[in-house]
Amino acid sequence: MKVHFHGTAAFEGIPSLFCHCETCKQAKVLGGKNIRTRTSVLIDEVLKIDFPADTLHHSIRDSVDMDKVRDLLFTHSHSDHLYPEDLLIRAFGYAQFNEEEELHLYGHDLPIKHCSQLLATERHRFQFHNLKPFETVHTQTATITPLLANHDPKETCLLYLIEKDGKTIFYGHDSGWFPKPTWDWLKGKKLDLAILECTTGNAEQCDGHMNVKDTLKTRDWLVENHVMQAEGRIVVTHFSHNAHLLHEDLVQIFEQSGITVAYDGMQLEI
Ligand SMILES: Nc1ccn([C@@H]2O[C@H](COP(=O)(O)O)[C@@H](O)[C@H]2O)c(=O)n1
Repeated sequence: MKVHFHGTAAFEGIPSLFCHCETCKQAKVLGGKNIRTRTSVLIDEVLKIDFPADTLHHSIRDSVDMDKVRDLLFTHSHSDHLYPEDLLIRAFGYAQFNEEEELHLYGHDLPIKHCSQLLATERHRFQFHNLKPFETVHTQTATITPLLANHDPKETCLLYLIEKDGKTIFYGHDSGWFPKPTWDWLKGKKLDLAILECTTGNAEQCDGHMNVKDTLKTRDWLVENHVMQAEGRIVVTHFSHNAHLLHEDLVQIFEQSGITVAYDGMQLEI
């Protein structure tokens, strides 16, 4: 299975619009893996998680054929994860198509409501699917189970367990320490890859997100509960410029735990 990290930043991106913090200044000078756009991942070119406004940039930067994507999963409705206006680009009259295949959209009530309302007056090729936490769904490309995140009390934010071609991925941002039902549900599972977040770096305060301590504690929990082997593949993503950590700082923090720090454009095979 090919996992392609399109974007690896939190809401503001790095360097962030309007920001003159040292991290943003250094990221501009150093470039490369320090440049981070809003978080999204593409699996095997057909299953995409989240749809930020940076998707056009991702498709140009990495030569992604977005029309190959069959299933689009949303974690929640915040604008750095769902920019529904750009889905209009796939409606009739905007994109030119050779075929009539539908793109299936999956999320809880709010993202699906935003997308369906926006597209209601258009002729389009979308199908909408309302997900319920812990109810497994067979999509066109994978078997997915939405799990509860601890992120925004105003909506039901989701994490995902994704099973495809005999491999299992846990997709785990945006969330602070997971709600108990999610930990309970993960017990007994076997993961080939866990994608975790570390939005706030070394900050102590991290409501709705994880800091370095939480990310490492999550890794330990996964290993202690035999959900992952000690040498199992863990990738960390969704970084904020307000954590004030450049890519190499993050690599130093996580390399002794065997955790890979994602960067924009990174691809891995599991
Ligand atoms: N506990 C937190 C929460 C947020 N931030 C800042 O917000 C940005 C991301 O927020 P989202 O919840 O929209 O993903 C993040 O980049 C931080 O600047 C924070 O610092 N601490």
